[in-house]
Amino acid sequence: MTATDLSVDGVTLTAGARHLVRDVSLTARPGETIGLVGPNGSGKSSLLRTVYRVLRPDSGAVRIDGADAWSLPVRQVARTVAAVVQDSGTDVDLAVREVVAMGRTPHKRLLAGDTAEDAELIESALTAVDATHLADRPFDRLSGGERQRVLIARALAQRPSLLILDEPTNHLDIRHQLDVLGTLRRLPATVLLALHDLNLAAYYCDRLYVLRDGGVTAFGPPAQVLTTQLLADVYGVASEVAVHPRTGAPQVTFLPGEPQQGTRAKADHPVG
Ligand SMILES: Nc1ncnc2c1ncn2[C@@H]1O[C@H](COP(=O)(O)OP(=O)(O)OP(=O)(O)O)[C@@H](O)[C@H]1O
Repeated sequence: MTATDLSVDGVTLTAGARHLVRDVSLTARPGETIGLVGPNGSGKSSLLRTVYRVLRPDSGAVRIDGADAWSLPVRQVARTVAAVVQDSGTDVDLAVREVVAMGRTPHKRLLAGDTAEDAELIESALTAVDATHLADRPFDRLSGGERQRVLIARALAQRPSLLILDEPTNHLDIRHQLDVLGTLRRLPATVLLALHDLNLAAYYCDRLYVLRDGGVTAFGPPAQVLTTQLLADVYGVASEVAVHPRTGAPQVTFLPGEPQQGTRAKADHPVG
């Protein structure tokens, strides 16, 4: 598994008169884990869709190792990029192991069977998400969190060099949230993921991009980006941010009530 250099250059995406993504630029260097955070409707999923080639940007470019992602052959993209998106593939009539095996498809010739290497990658992907005990169960009868883990296993089995995940910890209990994010962090691949939990984002991501109204309002290492001021401004919440003495990562404590006056300035926070 190698890692991709991803660059999103001035991407704008519209639906009718509506701007879903506004002039967003973002970079993910090989092996980095990059978090997209921001309120509901701020454009995280829409931006991810332009990267894994579901929605073509109206302007700007998505580059994978310098090449325009939208001009690359479909098969090449399928081998390079894996995506775990929200509520995907929920009505397939397959056993869990077969769903995970689908991750190997882009690497195989038409109708070729699984090789010993495929079988090994499938088993290790199942192990990575604690789903070996589910392997023979019908996928469509799993719980929400079990399904989410299996879809992550399918993406891992693909051995992508760029992994895109939209809220991968959705439905997962805290043990599995920590395990999955730890696994993603250790992958040699470049990882771009949308996350709502700012403390998990702070701990597991190398850098964060904060979206608001479709645009990037701040980006940089979590310790620079996650400030009381930014959280008041972007989310309208009161908070305290401290460096955790054991992890060294910023830790946000949300406080009841409105942010204090003066902490809801409208300024952007491009820390870079
Ligand atoms: N196809 C579409 N047509 C029109 N508007 C859309 C379309 N898809 C998304 N939107 C709108 O674009 C905005 C951005 O949506 P998006 O799903 O990208 O946000 P998000 O940051 O992922 O939100 P969430 O945190 O709720 O998952 C929202 O206001 C949404 O209603």
